[in-house]
Amino acid sequence: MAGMLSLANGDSFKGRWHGGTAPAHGEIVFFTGMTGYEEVLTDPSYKGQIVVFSYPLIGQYGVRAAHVQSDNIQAAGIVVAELYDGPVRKGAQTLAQFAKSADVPVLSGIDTRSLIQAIRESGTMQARMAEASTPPVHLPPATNDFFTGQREESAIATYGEGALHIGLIDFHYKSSILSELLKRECRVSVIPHTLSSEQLDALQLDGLLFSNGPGDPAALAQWFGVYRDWAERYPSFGICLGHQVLASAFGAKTAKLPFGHRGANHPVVNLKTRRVSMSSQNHSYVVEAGSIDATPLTVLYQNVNDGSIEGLCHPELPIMTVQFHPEAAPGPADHLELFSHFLAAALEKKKVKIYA
Ligand SMILES: NC(=O)CC[C@H](N)C(=O)O
Repeated sequence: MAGMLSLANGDSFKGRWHGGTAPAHGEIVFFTGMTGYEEVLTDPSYKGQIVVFSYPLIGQYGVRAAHVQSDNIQAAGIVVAELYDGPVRKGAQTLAQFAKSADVPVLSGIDTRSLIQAIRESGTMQARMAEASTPPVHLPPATNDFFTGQREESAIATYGEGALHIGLIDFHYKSSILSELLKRECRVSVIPHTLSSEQLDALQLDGLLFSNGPGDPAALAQWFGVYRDWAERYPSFGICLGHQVLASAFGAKTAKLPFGHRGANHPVVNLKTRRVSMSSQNHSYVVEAGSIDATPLTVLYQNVNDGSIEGLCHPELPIMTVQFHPEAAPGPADHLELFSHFLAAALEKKKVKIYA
């Protein structure tokens, strides 16, 4: 069956429609890693986005439960050049089966190189995927605010039995962040981001990890004062949205990149050690460099390609944030050690400078 991808800039691409009972609308973004589609599609930070994979063949190794980052596909739609639909390893589903069970449409046969060039030129924009026979519609603006609507207060779930009790502040966290903490023998409580300070303090936590998450960090502005207070009182680590939120809580500003960073080989440099390492990334927003001077924070990591801020630390308090994903999933494991640095700070439980 023929399918069509229509972009807000007027471009359209014809391909093969693999199901999905309804058209998908969303912001179109591209991911440049050669592997990792299982992790990408289930990463809640991709909520509502149409994801284009630059690697030309996707689905080769199926989908295994061990790799998924949440309980479902979070992306609104999947665009590939070629969808592998042959046999996969025992215990795995094919990507087509996985997408079908989540009712997420897949479009294949797309010239993803031209499509990605169009996104690079026009920036991330609204897009629609539909069966070719579906009449075109005006593309409504998609939401970038996943937090200010009605949100039910979820219960605090606790995992693991270790001596260190870490609060994972949940902005729609990736499961690999939780598993990195559990591997290091922590007890982890997943905390609704709307929790009151009294409830948080009652948990007697040793540290806070501010999670990744979808959309615009500015949607959380009403909580910034609360998060600053928490970060000043607990050893804190922020990842991606958590980094943006903590930076904002200390007075920094965020801006949207034209087409974001999404891939598994983004080089970052640690400005203290001058060490360059490869990072896994998935974000549209960045902390504006010019806004750091107004905060007590200092820049620890910088993106080698475009100079954007990749990480911050506090000169006196045990607070560290990274724009990239130290848990990888997918991508290089160069930054796993940052979890140990954070836990060392939580162990110390002293407000001392620990991030060298
Ligand atoms: N992975 C994330 O946490 C993404 C953060 C934010 N939603 C952005 O796009 O910049």
